[in-house]
Amino acid sequence: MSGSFKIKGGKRLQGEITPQGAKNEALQILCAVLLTEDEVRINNIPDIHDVNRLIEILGDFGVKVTKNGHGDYTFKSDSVNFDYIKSPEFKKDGSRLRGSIMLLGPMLARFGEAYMPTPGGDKIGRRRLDTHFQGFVELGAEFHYDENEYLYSLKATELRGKFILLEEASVTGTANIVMAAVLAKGKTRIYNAACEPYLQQLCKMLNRMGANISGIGSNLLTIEGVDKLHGTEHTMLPDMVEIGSWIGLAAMTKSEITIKNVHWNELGVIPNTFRKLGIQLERLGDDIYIPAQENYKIQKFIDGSILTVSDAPWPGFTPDLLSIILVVATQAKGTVLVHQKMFESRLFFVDKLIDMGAQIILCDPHRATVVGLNHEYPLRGTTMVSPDIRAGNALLIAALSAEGNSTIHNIEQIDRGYENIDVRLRALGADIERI
Ligand SMILES: CC(=O)N[C@H]1[C@@H](OP(=O)(O)OP(=O)(O)OC[C@H]2O[C@@H](n3ccc(=O)[nH]c3=O)[C@H](O)[C@@H]2O)O[C@H](CO)[C@@H](O)[C@@H]1O
Ligand SMILES: C=C(OP(=O)(O)O)C(=O)O
Repeated sequence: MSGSFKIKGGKRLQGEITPQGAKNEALQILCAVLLTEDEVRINNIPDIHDVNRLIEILGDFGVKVTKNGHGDYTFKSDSVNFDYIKSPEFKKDGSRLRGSIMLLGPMLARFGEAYMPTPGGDKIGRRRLDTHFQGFVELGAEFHYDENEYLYSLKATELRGKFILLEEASVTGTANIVMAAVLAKGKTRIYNAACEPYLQQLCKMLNRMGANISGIGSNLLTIEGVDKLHGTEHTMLPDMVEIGSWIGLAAMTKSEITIKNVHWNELGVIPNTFRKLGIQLERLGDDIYIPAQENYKIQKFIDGSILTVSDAPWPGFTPDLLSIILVVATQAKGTVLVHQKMFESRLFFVDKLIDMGAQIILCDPHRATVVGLNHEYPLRGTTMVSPDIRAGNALLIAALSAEGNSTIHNIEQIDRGYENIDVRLRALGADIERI
């Protein structure tokens, strides 16, 4: 059962925090272990619900899973058990997270068949999977969707490379098609490919396993198929969504925080997007130092018009940080329009912020205008339910900055993506308790 957090807000925090390994990278990398019968050793795996569920699924599928230490696992997929994949248990397990969908590509490429229930993940609007299946079909797979059972199945005696123009730059869709194409016959080119750091990391790991992928980091990937992949080692990047969240936390609570070992060069526009809200942050080696700031002033565009922060496929701003931008803007000086282009149900949590005293106009499901309070009026503590993983963390940050006590229910939605968040926040001085 999902628990709750009790938070006493209004305290300044101080200290260092080290980001966990990236959740969305981990989900891709873990699926890729199915592509070889050799051992694959993976480091910096975050200890969070979604990732642990995927590791359990791999184990039930027959993959030998060895835990070497915290966040350090070895996987060996030399024999697998399709009875599990066709069982009611997998139907339940696979539908509990979004990332499980990326088992399809490796299963199809290596074993010629693949099955998957409708995956879970955040309820943040329509999350179609067409791009994934169009890609598999283009590579020569037969696709079937059982509408009664909500089950997807794929079969292929042989996958053949070709030019594929993706309908949209889907993150998990691109990962799936790449993992199918690495073992296909001949050359695949994927245009309008997503190129988030998660995908760059996946492609680099696959190349270390013997794949031949070029164009990494761009929206045109070229993959020369190979017969076999071998084992490798891989270390996850720090989670860029956590890093952005801790920048927001520092600003909202007027705290001096250093975020350690952030791999700055992989953060794209994230640091500058927070700077546009007026937040000072400095690069110190590979750390981000955020000084305690009494106020921060939102910039305007050059023509004097109101700043807009919107999401876009990489190298644009990740949609997973827009809820943090929104919450941080509530205490900035000035006005910003937050435009969530990708998902239609990710902004409804603003109701809770409005209850807490924030000045926000929800223009429509995709856009919210925030008029900052400039820290002149603190938010007020309240009771709330975490609607999704990122809105949950945004509400948690709001509660830490607010005057008085807050309770957040349904924190399973936060634990899905943030490792030991209460313990790590307490180490910075936060008054947060898990009940
Ligand atoms: C497990 C995982 O990695 N989840 C991430 C992944 O989800 P996921 O891979 O499911 O998201 P997709 O990239 O497929 O699509 C996101 C949404 O945006 C729409 N869309 C997508 C591409 C595009 O060019 N235009 C467009 O409108 C899609 O229809 C969909 O509604 O990527 C999302 C977008 O960065 C992130 O929010 C999720 O955290
Ligand atoms: C939406 C997210 O997760 P998922 O795709 O797993 O639902 C996220 O990580 O912000």
